[in-house]
Amino acid sequence: TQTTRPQRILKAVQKNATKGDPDSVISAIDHYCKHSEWAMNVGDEKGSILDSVVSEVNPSTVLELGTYCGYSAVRIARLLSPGSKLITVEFNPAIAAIAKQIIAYAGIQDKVTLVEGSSGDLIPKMKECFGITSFDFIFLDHWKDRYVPDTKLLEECGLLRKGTVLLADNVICPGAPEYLKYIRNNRRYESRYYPAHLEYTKVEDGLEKSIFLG
Ligand SMILES: Nc1ncnc2c1ncn2[C@@H]1O[C@H](/C=C/CNC(=O)c2cc([N+](=O)[O-])cc(O)c2O)[C@@H](O)[C@H]1O
Ligand SMILES: [Mg+2]
Repeated sequence: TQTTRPQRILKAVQKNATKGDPDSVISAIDHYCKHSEWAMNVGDEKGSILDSVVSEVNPSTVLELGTYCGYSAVRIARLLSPGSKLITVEFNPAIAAIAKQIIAYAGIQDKVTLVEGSSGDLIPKMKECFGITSFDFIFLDHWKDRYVPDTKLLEECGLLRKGTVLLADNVICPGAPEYLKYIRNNRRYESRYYPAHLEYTKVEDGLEKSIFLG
């Protein structure tokens, strides 16, 4: 019977990566998506920018919206200091099941809490469920039309603090025009665009980094 793309990505990790080695998991996924089939992981070029922003922020609490196969969860979690936590949100149970296995294969499951559900339902529960007062770093990579409503929800739920960094994938391709309009014209954010390319292609894309000013 036909496998799904996330299942094929997991198989590629189990075949080509070394258990407990997050860098080998990242390389195995990138190699598979470059040479076998494209998938919507942030990829190696934008992933390096993600790495540099995470390293600069050195966050204790991280929220990721849209886990997919866990590629960016592994990228982020491998850079976190001991005691830091990544909460990643994924509403598709079948995809979440794959992501959990890829995160575990990388050996960084102690730093990652994968929560199944939709961002709109889960963001208001972050404080009560996880004892989070605010997030230091947020990676937006879910449905692009959710970037604005979820950013507003994070504000309303008091989950942003002075200095919280938001990093949004795909602001050019597939594009998040409403998000760029919202965040760039908002005095409460200081934004900067990092040009790159859509994962595994030569198509223009980039990341928008925005610092909440309080
Ligand atoms: N509100 C929500 N709450 C929880 N989980 C949610 C969610 N909305 C979506 N998700 C999950 O996040 C992933 C979707 C990502 C959308 N990215 C994309 O559509 C995407 C597309 C291209 N592309 O087409 O080139 C390139 C990219 O880098 C992309 O991220 C899926 O696993 C989906 O189940
Ligand atoms: Mg993306």
